[in-house]
Amino acid sequence: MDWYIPLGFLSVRKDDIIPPELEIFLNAIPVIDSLFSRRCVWVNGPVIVGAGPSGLAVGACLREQGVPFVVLEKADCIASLWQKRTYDRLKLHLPKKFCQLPKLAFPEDFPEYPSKKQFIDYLESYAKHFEINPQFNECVESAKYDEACRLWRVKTVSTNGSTRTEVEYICQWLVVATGENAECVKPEIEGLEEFEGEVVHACEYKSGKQFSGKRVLVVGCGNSGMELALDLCNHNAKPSMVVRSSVHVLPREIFGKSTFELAVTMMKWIPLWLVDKILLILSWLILGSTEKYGLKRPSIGPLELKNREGKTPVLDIGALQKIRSGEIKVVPGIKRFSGGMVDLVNGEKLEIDSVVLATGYRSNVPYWLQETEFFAKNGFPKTTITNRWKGNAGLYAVGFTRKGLSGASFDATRIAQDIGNVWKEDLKQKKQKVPCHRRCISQF
Ligand SMILES: Cc1cc2nc3c(=O)[nH]c(=O)nc-3n(C[C@H](O)[C@H](O)[C@H](O)COP(=O)(O)OP(=O)(O)OC[C@H]3O[C@@H](n4cnc5c(N)ncnc54)[C@H](O)[C@@H]3O)c2cc1C
Ligand SMILES: NC(=O)C1=CN([C@@H]2O[C@H](COP(=O)(O)OP(=O)(O)OC[C@H]3O[C@@H](n4cnc5c(N)ncnc54)[C@H](OP(=O)(O)O)[C@@H]3O)[C@@H](O)[C@H]2O)C=CC1
Ligand SMILES: O=C(O)C(=O)Cc1c[nH]c2ccccc12
Repeated sequence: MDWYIPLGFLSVRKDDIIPPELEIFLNAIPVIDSLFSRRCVWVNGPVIVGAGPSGLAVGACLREQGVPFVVLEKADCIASLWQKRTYDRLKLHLPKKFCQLPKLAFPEDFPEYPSKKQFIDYLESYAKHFEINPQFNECVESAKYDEACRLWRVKTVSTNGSTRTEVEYICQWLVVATGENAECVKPEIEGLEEFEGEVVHACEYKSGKQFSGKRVLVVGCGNSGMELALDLCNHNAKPSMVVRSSVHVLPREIFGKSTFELAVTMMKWIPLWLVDKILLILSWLILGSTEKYGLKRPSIGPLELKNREGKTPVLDIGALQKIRSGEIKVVPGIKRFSGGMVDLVNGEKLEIDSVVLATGYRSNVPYWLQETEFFAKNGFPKTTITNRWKGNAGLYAVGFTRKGLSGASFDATRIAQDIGNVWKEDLKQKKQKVPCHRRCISQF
């Protein structure tokens, strides 16, 4: 039922003093709401949507600023991408110093590339340390800025067995932390629906164990496709990997130093195009030509491509060796699936048992955020905006600059500072005012 109290005309703001006659009406809201099982909750501080690394990082930085907040998370745990939608053998592929969140470093005994379990343990202790207690199982279904009362109205749905509860949160600031990987991309390919074998997306893949002895078509050759093909090999499956266009494969390390770190260091001194040239020369010296194995390189360099299109270069952790040895077969684009076969664009036909779609992810922001000035149609902040962490009217985005966890940490620090400044200014003014009336609606 889409029914709600039209708060708009009331113009209720965080620090407004509510006249007694209005308070009578407002106090009736929970009663009316309970009839329709919708609660209305005033949040003193920002609402953060998503309890992944980005949402937690903002929470931690806000804690330091003394700003209260509410985190809404649709899953039943923090970092659901890492806990529920990644494979067992996953490790961070950038060195740990680029992946830790603000204000709390990784434990000293962590290896250079922490495992998924170590990363999750760190995030759990991070949430505990900063006393971040998200509202779990609450999916944000819509968020809209109410011009009349100059507040955000965030509607969530939570289901507990057969009980469905709707809540509306009202707040001054909205922090979008739902991530670049919120939805799996499952392309429509002719015949795939009728394919007889198992079809899973990378986000459902846990281990190659269940594919042992099987011929598996891995669709996509990003970091997921490469690492899953390697995992399949390690479990005695027979993977073929679809490379429909091009890919930059870089060694994870160059002369024992992280390639990523080397790139970051070089970028401080020389232009991006030159860093790209150097990376490609060094990669060629270490890996040799990748083109002869069917891995054509894009015409633009790896970092420029990441910046322009968000396409992450592959940081090789062993798949290339398996490609060289023929254990991973590289195949071109798919024409169609038919029965237990796949027809490729070069006319070749392959018999396969299973398909793993390593075809990437997308943002889910367009499905729930009713806003078009800051966010583009693809669910990322518009690239024309200078500070891609700050929109209008108290809207913020964290973790959408395609710079991985270090980008999220950067955004989180800026966002908390920005909100903290307004918060402190408000507090100062409040101290000069008469005390507030009791809040009209449930308050966090
Ligand atoms: C397999 C994989 C490996 C990666 N490895 C690295 C790496 O090594 N280094 C690196 O820097 N980056 C890496 N990344 C990039 C990745 O983006 C970050 O690691 C990180 O998870 C991003 O954090 P986030 O909080 O922005 O998004 P997420 O981790 O996706 O968290 C978003 C949260 O929002 C919740 N949510 C979504 N929609 C709603 C809604 N409507 N209502 C309520 N809650 C919602 C989700 O359930 C989720 O818990 C990797 C990505 C993938 C897919
Ligand atoms: N160890 C780690 O830390 C890991 C990190 N990651 C990160 O997660 C993010 C997502 O990576 P990933 O899941 O690989 O997604 P990507 O978006 O990087 O790659 C998707 C791949 O799927 C291909 N593809 C998409 N649609 C089709 C289609 N219809 N037919 C054939 N091929 C198709 C794309 O080809 P095309 O280029 O032609 O569009 C591309 O090769 C990245 O940022 C990555 O770095 C992922 C795994 C491990
Ligand atoms: O792992 C990812 O998806 C990242 O986004 C991390 C990242 C940010 N910039 C990069 C450049 C090269 C390789 C990985 C990354």
